[in-house]
Formats: sequence, structure tokens, C-alpha cells
Amino acid sequence: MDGIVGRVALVTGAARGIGAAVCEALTTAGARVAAADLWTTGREADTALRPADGTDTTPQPASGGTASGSTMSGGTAPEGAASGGAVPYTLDVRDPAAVEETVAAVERDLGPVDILVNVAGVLLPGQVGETADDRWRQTFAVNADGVFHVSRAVARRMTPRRRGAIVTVGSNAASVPRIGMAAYAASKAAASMFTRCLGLELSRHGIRCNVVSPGSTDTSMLRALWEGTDPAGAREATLDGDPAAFRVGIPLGRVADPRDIADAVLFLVSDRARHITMHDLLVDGGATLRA
Ligand SMILES: NC(=O)C1=CN([C@@H]2O[C@H](COP(=O)(O)OP(=O)(O)OC[C@H]3O[C@@H](n4cnc5c(N)ncnc54)[C@H](O)[C@@H]3O)[C@@H](O)[C@H]2O)C=CC1
Ligand SMILES: O=C(O)c1cccc(O)c1O
Repeated sequence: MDGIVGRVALVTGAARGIGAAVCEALTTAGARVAAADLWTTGREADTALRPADGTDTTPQPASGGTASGSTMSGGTAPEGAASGGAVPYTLDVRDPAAVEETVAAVERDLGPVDILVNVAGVLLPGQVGETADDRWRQTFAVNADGVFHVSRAVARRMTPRRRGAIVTVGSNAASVPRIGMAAYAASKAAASMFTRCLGLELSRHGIRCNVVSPGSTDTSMLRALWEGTDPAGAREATLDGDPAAFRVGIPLGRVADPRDIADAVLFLVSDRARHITMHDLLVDGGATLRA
């Protein structure tokens, strides 16, 4: 695909779900992909990132054993540890120094990053009255600060090269109030506006920045929400207690597959979208616009 073949793409949150689908789509389209995720940083011990039931959902390398070659200092993991031929990098987007090191390592290993896709995100549901400070902070640390850290590190390098495209995966929750998702929705609104402002700053350098805002997408994040593993009743809040009613809320009649989101990302980072910047594209089966 134009603007993708032979280019280096950095994808965060790449281990599973939407991020893994984005890696797959980019690799298939001919990009060389750096797949950044927590993998096994040891940060999985951070209880703030665990679901409230204590289940550890931190992804492990899909194959190729441990990601021990991949460190916070930006080394790469063993070949084949990420799916689709992508090269895995262990990265916690909350850590600005680690982000700098990893972006430098990716450029050293693979070449100049021309495509950045910010996918890493967490959903720590709960109504406002029950939201502890730490859950608010962790939500923003990943969903807002993380997007800032990685975009800044990449944008600084793209700017003198006058070439590149950035897409941030937001959420349709950023534009429609949701019970039990205030911190998450606010963090996604922040990430979206940040990305669009960056797009304005970088437009004179020929660099485009857009947002893809999915609705319900079949990943472990959504399943955790539906399984009601949080104490705050997010399942009921989200689904109104009736999964059928929830589907009625999606005019196209189904929850998205991660590939539905990846295709929109692929378009926006390709040259097909050469005159599109600062856009926030809903990919939610019409859910947000049904009213
Ligand atoms: N699944 C859904 O219905 C929707 C998801 N989204 C967004 O799409 C993105 C991907 O979500 P899913 O694939 O559904 O979730 P997921 O939970 O399956 O995947 C998220 C990935 O981000 C990684 N991650 C989390 N914290 C990180 C950190 N500090 N540093 C690096 N990586 C980190 C996780 O390890 C995981 O691999 C998220 O930003 C999410 O908010 C948006 C709308 C709907
Ligand atoms: O719309 C949703 O169901 C949803 C679920 C989890 C995370 C999100 O961002 C969502 O938009």
C-alpha cells in the first residue's frame, strides 16, 4: 500500500487485541513493524493495572519463549515473539525515559519511524464516587501521558525528515458520557485533542496526525467489562443489563472485530489519506451517531 511498503511503523499496545490487529495489517501491507507492549517488564506486579479481581491479564509473548532480550532500555526480544513478523519491544508507555530509549532503539534496529500508532490503553471502570486517586492517575498515565510521551519522542524525529503519519486509537467513549467510565472517557478525550493539536503543529512539516475512535470491539478489554470483573457494575452500566439492548445501540448490528479498527488505521497512515489530518474517525458501527 502506498506510503506503507518498506516503511517502519511503531505500534504500542501491540501484544493483543486492536494493537495486534494493527501490527498484522501493517505487516501484511509491507511495513516493518516494531511491536511495543509491556510484555514481561515485571510491571505486571503493578496492581493498579490489574482488574479488581486480581487477575493478571498482562500479555505474555505469543511464542518464542520469554521476551527477556527485550528490556526497558530498549533492546529487542527474541525473533518471533510477536505475531506477524513484527519485532517486539518491551515498553511501558508511562515511563518517558523508557519511551525515548525504545524509540531510539527502534530507529537503530529498523530505521526511521514513519508511522506511529498509539494503541496502548487501559480501562479501569468504576463510578466517580468509588474511583480511588490511583485508578484515575493510572488511567491518565497510560491513555493520556503515554500517548504524549510516545508521540513527542517520534514527532521530534519525524519533524526534520518532513515525513510521517501518527494515529492514536481513542474511543467513542470520549464523545458520549458513560456511567462507570468517567476517568477512561476523560483520558480518551485528552488523547484525542492532544493528537489533533499535534496534527496542527506538524502540518507545516508534512506530517499528519489523526484519531481512530472505536466503539465496542471484541477484545479482552471488552470481555473483562462484560464479565463484570470490576466491582462497580460496569457491565450493567454499559449494557443496561441487557446485551440485546446493547446491540440495538450499534446500527450496523454487531460488535467490531479488531480488524475493523485496524483497517481504518491502515487507511489513515497510508498515502490514500494524504489530505486528511486532525480528524477523529468513529469506527463504531454508527453507535455514536444513531440519535
Ligand atoms: N475493546 C474496545 O471495545 C475498545 C478499545 N478501545 C481502545 O483500543 C485500545 C486497544 O484496546 P484493546 O485491544 O481492546 O485492549 P487490550 O486490553 O486487549 O489491549 C491493550 C494493550 O495495551 C497494553 N498496555 C497497557 N498498558 C500499557 C503500558 N503502560 N505500556 C505499554 N502497553 C500497555 C496491554 O498490555 C495490552 O496488550 C485501547 O487504547 C482501548 O482504550 C477503544 C474503544 C473500544
Ligand atoms: O463502547 C464500548 O463498549 C467500549 C468498551 C470498552 C472500551 C471502550 O473504549 C468502549 O468504547
